[in-house]
Amino acid sequence: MSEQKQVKPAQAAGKAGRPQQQKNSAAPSSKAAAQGRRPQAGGKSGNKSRSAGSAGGQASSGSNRAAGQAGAHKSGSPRAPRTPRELALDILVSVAGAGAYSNLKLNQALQDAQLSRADAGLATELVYGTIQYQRTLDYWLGRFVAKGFNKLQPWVHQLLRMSAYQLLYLDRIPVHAAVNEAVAIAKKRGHQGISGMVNGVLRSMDRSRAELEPSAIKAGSPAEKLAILHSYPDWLVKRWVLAYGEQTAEAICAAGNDSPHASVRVNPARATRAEAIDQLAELGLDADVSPLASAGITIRRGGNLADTAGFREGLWTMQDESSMLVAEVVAPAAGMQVLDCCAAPGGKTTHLAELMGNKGKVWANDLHPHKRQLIIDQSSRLGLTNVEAITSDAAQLSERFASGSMDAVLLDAPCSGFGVIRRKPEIKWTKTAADVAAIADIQRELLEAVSGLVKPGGVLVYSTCTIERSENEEQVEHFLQAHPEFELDRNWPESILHALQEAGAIDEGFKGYAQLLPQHYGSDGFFIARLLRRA
Ligand SMILES: C[S@@+](CC[C@H](N)C(=O)[O-])C[C@H]1O[C@@H](n2cnc3c(N)ncnc32)[C@H](O)[C@@H]1O
Repeated sequence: MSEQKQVKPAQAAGKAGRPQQQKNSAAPSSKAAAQGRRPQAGGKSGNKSRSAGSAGGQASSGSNRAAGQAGAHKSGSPRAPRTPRELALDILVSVAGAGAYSNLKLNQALQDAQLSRADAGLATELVYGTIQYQRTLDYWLGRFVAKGFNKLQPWVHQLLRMSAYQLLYLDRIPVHAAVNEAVAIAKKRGHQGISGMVNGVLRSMDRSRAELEPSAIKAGSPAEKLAILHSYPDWLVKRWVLAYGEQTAEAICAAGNDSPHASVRVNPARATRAEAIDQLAELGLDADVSPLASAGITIRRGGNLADTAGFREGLWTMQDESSMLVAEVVAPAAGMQVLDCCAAPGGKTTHLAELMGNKGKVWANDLHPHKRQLIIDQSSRLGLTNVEAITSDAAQLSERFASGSMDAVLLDAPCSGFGVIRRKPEIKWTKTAADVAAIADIQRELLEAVSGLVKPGGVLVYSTCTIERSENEEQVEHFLQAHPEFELDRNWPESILHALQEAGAIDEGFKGYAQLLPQHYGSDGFFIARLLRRA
């Protein structure tokens, strides 16, 4: 049987594909393991999509070269890899070695390689799964790699991880296929000794799989055990245990390994949610109303949403459901002057503009000049003429706009991104505690700088896609201490309060800010605070 039949692409297989619960106890016991299936390559795009497609918001920064450059080809000259495993391996080497973004790299490589849909699905699965589970994979592989990983060439290490991922997490891939393909790649790129070692390690791992279970993990603390079991760095899990307690920290870890589902936001000027659902259903997509966002539609089984007439004609925008809450919390009225300080690629800008019925003005600012066009393109696709895209450091916006000139200011701040680990798993391995501290300093500076632009009686919304207290609650509390002219506002849309309560994200102690965790609705981890400038 061909591998394409073993690992079905998301569109065909729905929830099938990735760990249909473990033959093997080494795989994590999370919901992800039970139901996880990564989106088909090219399946979801736009805001922060972890899949490899390109569309609207996320549109390629384009500069990533094809995966053929990564890895060590015997010939020494780059060429397009032929199999999904070769392609995935090249991307893994490139992400680990050169710090490339997995989603951009994969997107570019898949475009270049022209794989079949099934093979593209397999390559996508291998890239995300291997990065996601690399610590757990290394923990078990360490038993069988006698010389340790440091002695291995990077591509051999990645090949072992990628193959171990298939053995331990992808039940639909026969062991012989995973091992034989790995050996073939090792022969092609290395020498007899390497392929023999790869064969030996993988076969030993397969024989010992019954021993690779959570109880066999030796860890010095509960946090370290969680970190090994769910594949995270110790320092991060320790922070989450401290901030949220052990149980919630484990749920965060498990949810971070889940595959995200797709979701779209309906443009009310072009369609009702029911009409959009009907159109998506006609395309064979499993679309349903979002339990979280009033304009949101979830798509559990989907194809390439960017390649639909509804997207091209501005009926919908790909956006995570948590992200959709932010503009709803801003709740701008038609005719207002609204400033979106960190706006690219324009997901929230366009939502604000839609909520304003295309009346008034949304100033959509971003630091990077090349991102301005993304905002313009999205606005134009959606028929929005009330957006003006500008380029500036948000810290300097007070040079452009008069103090107190805005009815509403949104600071969707750059952040550590720990709420979107499902989409960008390399975040786990690349961010450090020092990065969190540094980004918190920037957020503080930006919040300070843009708050003066809010008019008395106006609204300031601060949001991030992270779950770090120092970037979220502590940031807001610190700001309020220094700015008595602002106060938290609990006047949020009723539907959002209800959804947050249902999930346990807020309780009767709700003060005017909320932290949504990825396990609540299977959407991104997001923090939102609504502040009012006293009149
Ligand atoms: C979280 S993303 C914004 C996502 C966007 N709000 C959306 O919904 O599509 C943060 C953005 O902040 C921008 N950025 C980072 N530092 C900035 C600064 N000092 N001033 C303005 N923009 C900045 C980045 O280029 C990035 O596009």
